[in-house]
Formats: sequence, C-alpha cells, structure tokens
Amino acid sequence: MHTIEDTLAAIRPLDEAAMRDARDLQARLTKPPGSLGVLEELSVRLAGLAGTCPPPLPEPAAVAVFAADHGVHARGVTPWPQEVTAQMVANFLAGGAVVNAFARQVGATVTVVDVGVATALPEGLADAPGLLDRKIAPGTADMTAGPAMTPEQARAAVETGIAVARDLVDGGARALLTGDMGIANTTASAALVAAFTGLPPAEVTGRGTGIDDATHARKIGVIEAALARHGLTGGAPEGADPLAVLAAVGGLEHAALAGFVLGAAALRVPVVLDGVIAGSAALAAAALAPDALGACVAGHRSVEPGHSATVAHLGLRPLVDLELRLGEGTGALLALPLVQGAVRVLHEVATFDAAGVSDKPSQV
Ligand SMILES: Cc1cc2ncn([C@H]3O[C@H](COP(=O)(O)O)[C@@H](O)[C@H]3O)c2cc1C
Ligand SMILES: O=C(O)c1cccnc1
Repeated sequence: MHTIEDTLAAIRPLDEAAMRDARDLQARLTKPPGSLGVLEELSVRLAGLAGTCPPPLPEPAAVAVFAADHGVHARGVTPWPQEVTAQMVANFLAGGAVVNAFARQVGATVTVVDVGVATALPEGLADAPGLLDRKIAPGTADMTAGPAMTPEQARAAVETGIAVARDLVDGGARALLTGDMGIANTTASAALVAAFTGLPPAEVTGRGTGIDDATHARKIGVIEAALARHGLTGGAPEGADPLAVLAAVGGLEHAALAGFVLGAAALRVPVVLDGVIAGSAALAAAALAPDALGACVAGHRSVEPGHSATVAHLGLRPLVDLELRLGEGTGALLALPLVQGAVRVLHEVATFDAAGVSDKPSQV
C-alpha cells in the first residue's frame, strides 16, 4: 500500500534518544568539540531519523528524476520549447546529461520517472532501462485558466512518488535524491512557494533557465493571475488542503516529488533535496506532515529567489552554494558526499579514550 494516508500515518518525529547518543559520541571523537560545524548537527539529525547511533551510511544513493510538462508553458514563461522535456529524458537515458555525469562521480543510480511528459519520447525508449513510465497525464492544464491538475491526478502523482521511494529503498538505496525535468517548471515552483509562504510572486519568481526582463515580468504576472484565480493571493488560507494547492498551481513532478519526500520520511531514509522544484514540493510535503522535514537535507542553495524563501521557511540550511540553476538533481548529487561524510565520522573516527588522545585543552 502506498496511499497518502498510510504514509502520513507512518511519519514520526526524530528519535530523541538516538540524537542524544550522537551528540555524546560527537563530543568524544578526536577533534575539538563542534569543529565539524554544520556536519555535526546533520549527523545528529540522521541518527534521530534512523533511530539509532551511528545511523546507517547513506549509501548506495539513488536519484529519481521526475519529468513532466506544464500547461502554463503556453503563457510564454520560458523561451524553451516544451519538446525539450522529452528530449532531455532521452538524454538522461543515454547518460549524457549533467545529472548523469555527477551521478557517475558519486556512484549513484539515476531513475527517470515520466509522470507527465507531453511529447512522445523518441522511438525505442519506452523499454529503456532506467525509465519508469508512470504517466498520469500528458502535462498539466494551464493554471491561469483552471486547476493545473484534477484532485485525482494530484493524488495519483503523490502516490507515484511514494511508491518510487519505496521501490528504490526496497532495491537497496539508503539515500534518496530528488531530480526534476520539466520545461516551465520554475513557474509552477514559484507559484507553490508564493502559496505556501505567503510571499508575493515578485519576491519569489526567478529567471529559471535564463529569461530577459520582459519575460520575467510576464512570468510574475502569470503567477499573480494564477494565484488570484485560485484564491491563493497572499498565500493559501489557513487550513487549506495542501493537495488542493498542489492541484491548483503545481506540476505533476512537484506532486510526485512531494510524495517522494513523504515516502522517504515514512521509511526513515534521508532525502537530499535539489533546488527550487524540490524545495517547493517539500513545502507541500511539510504542510501535509511537518515531521517529514526530519528526513530532508537541503543539498544546495539555488539561484532562484523562491528557493532561498523556501529553505528559510522550512528552516533548512543548504550544504553547498554554487550559484547553480540547473535542477535535474545536480545540486543534490554534489552535496551527497557531505551527507555521507557527516555519518562516516560517527562510524570511523576514534574516541579520545580509544586513541589515547587528551580530551582537555591545557589551562593557560
Ligand atoms: C537543456 C535543458 C536542460 C535542463 N535540465 C534541467 N533544466 C531545468 O530547467 C527547466 C525549468 O526552467 P524554466 O522554468 O525556465 O523552463 C526544467 O526543465 C529544469 O529541470 C533544463 C532546462 C533546459 C533548457
Ligand atoms: O533551482 C533549480 O533547481 C532550478 C533553477 C532553474 C532552472 N531549473 C532548476
């Protein structure tokens, strides 16, 4: 069973006893206390997630690239043709994209999940290894004209993401990484960020793949119109159903990514988030289950302003900040060795006692 309800019911807070053990252990390791900075608190959190100290090493790692198209593409929010989504899916399967190069570097697998690609994939790809055909619809509807998805489509997409997380963990993965591909998906991302944070579209809308001032202004106007159309201006009203917000202005890949985050949290496996697409999906996941955040690691800080707004809202600290604005899972993959290093310390570093190193600075 991969229903949303079952999954939400399985998500629990971090285990306090395991976190205490991890803090104690960090204090006894042969290094000045606190000297591993952000990685120490990360190791503590991952112990709390696993419910044991040390937590399992987050490897092997698996990236799921959720691919889908967007009806709002018709509003002129990106210069790239919609066909590029399907063409990039083919490129992922051929191993030729940046996500593939970065995945090879860290030994991660790449699984492409078609939840809503509008254009037919190039001949012969249907059976390609590494592709999961989970198409729910050939893209969303235009969010300025009506809901992007029906409630049934949004639910099916979330449950697809939950099932993909479960299958990857069943296949041995101990770290899940988010990836995305969908021309125009930074528009849906910014709309979700505005809806979940209450910030105005002008503050959270970026330039996506790279757009000129006129297109950027149009993109902000499109998002404002969509929010107004769905009663989301100024943010979703108190008590709004996060699934309805996803259905109104989200993408099929956003809904699937929200499910992927929930699935990881229910299985107590860390999920390394990529940029603004994953972040906006995590806002939906956190609105459904605040404790799901315990499983989330912000891999990097994207250039997109909506991403900084998202990590601030969620209280996450991005591990790397390299001015990336690509998506696909690239920022998550670059951060993976940091996550693994944080846990490896708890497994391999000697204690002061065991190594015969004095654990006290001398008095001066
Ligand atoms: C060749 C190419 C490869 C990509 N890989 C990721 N994206 C990224 O850019 C897109 C979102 O930007 P926007 O909202 O401006 O369309 C998404 O597909 C995202 O994954 C790409 C975009 C392109 C063009
Ligand atoms: O933040 C991201 O992941 C991003 C930014 C721009 C374009 N595509 C993805």
